[in-house]
Amino acid sequence: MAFYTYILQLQLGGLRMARILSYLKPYRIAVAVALLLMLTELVVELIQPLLMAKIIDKGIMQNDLQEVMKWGGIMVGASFAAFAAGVINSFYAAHVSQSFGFDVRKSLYEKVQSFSFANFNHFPTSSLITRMTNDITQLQNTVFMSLRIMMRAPLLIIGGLGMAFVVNVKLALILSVVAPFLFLFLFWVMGKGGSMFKEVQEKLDAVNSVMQENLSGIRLIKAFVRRKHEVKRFTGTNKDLRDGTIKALRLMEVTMPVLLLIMNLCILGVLWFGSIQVNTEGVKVGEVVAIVNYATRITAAFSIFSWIIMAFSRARASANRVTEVLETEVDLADLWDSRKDLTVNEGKIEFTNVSFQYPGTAEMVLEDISFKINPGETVAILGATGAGKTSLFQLIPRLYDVTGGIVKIDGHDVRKMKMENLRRKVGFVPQEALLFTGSVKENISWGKEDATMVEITAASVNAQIHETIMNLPQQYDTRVGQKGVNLSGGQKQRLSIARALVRMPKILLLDDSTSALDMKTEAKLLGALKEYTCTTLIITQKISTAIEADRILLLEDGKLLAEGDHDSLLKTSGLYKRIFQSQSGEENRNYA
Ligand SMILES: Nc1ncnc2c1ncn2[C@@H]1O[C@H](COP(=O)(O)OP(=O)(O)OP(=O)(O)O)[C@@H](O)[C@H]1O
Repeated sequence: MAFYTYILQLQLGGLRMARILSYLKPYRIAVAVALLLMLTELVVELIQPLLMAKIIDKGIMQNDLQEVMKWGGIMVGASFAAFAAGVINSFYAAHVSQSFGFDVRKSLYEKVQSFSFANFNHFPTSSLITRMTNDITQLQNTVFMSLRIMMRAPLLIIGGLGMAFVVNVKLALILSVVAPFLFLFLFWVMGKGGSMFKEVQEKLDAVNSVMQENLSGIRLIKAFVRRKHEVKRFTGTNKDLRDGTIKALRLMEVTMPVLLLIMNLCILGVLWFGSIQVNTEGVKVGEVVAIVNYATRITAAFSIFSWIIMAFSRARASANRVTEVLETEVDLADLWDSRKDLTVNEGKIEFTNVSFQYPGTAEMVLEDISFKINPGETVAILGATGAGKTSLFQLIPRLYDVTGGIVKIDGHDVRKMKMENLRRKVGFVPQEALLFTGSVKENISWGKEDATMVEITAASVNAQIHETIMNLPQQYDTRVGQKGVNLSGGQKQRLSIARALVRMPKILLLDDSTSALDMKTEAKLLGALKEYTCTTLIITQKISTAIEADRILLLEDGKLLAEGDHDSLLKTSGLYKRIFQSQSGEENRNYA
């Protein structure tokens, strides 16, 4: 097993691969059995020409049928043993490679689940999908192939050379001069192929990325009649992938003919010298036949080896891409002290001189923000688009860490709280209502796994979606299509509010989540929220929503411009007054 992983490591490019190969550890017994069976096949393959030489020299040349039968019988028996070993080996190789793939995929998935938003910025979704599917499949295939034939091919070459020496030293020398050069040539090809296949996988990422954007934006593409443009964009990346793959394969394709040419010249040499030796030095014909047979088998082994090299070049690129994800440090590490199991009990929020910029960007999106929100208070955050409202929200459940200052919940720095404890008590309704494939009930109970039907119904009633659900064909069991395609924007918003309410949060964050609701439904919803003993923050661009809140925070260009209730802001903030006037004017016009 250790030898096997060592060989694989060498092939896959050094110790860095140890991490990926450690996934084979639980299957070491199966790996050992597979290797043993592979060696059985190899031994049979190596003694076949020797047996053939015996049949010729001891049987056919001496006209002794009994000898032919004896050696022929041994040959058939050995072939059956090799056949059985091959079948069982395939079974073990499939079991090990599939289990290995399953484990790596699981680890990768778990790692990605722990990623912060900043980590996601580094790895685009499409690239993560390629890594989790195509790259792991490449590795899986390589493990399978390596258990079936990887060691067989090089061992067959070395063993074949050894056996040739046993048969006839002079003729074997011809083979042994050529073989090392071919080995070196193949390792050179592997080195070159590795970087080419890395590019191929990156091009595959690009194809997946365009396809993903395309499929999720298909309605928009149709509405804007952008089909031709999108087809052109896709064709461009697809062509890149094709050209890159052809370039990489071309290197591999010339490898095989070069190998065959050299080996065939070698066989010609053996035949030529062999015929001279038969005539002058009394070498037996069977010996020459055996050497030619070994040379043919070595040639076949070299051809297989060149294919293996190609697969390894590809797998090496994939292994690097997979380990890159596995070795990524999650930058939102838990700093909590396990002795102090801090959690959210009241829902008091406190920002002190908070500034924030997105990782990897230069611009501050929040600057020196300070405010306090008492438990149970409802606060509206009002501001123009791009003012930093969503960014501010994301700091509360610690989706990002502050750049400066401190965010406290119930008096504790969020960075010192166990992330899970913090997020469990926060109901977050994002700007874009995202639903999952499944029933309405499942989508709501996604917020609380063990939610009872009573809790689900209560959350739906308060989110003003219960009546709508009851009018659906199978009520709570109605299936929601992918991303909620069969629901209206407002229905999706209310379902995601119900999903947040069902967990009875201590802090409720609504990010423009009522934008698609009419004023009457919105007023009812805001009224129902008063039933909950939680601190509620509502991002909105509508004054009518803000008026309902206990307090309003007015944000502009990442700064907290003013704070107070509707009446006081009308007196103290010129901007607030202007927004109010413009919106009430609009509403008057709309409702005139
Ligand atoms: N992931 C991100 N990476 C880098 N910059 C970002 C990211 N998300 C938002 N920004 C930038 O941060 C600034 C504030 O964005 P934010 O989404 O907080 O505004 P907002 O007030 O919620 O706007 P809207 O009302 O349109 O949702 C914007 O200038 C935006 O370009």
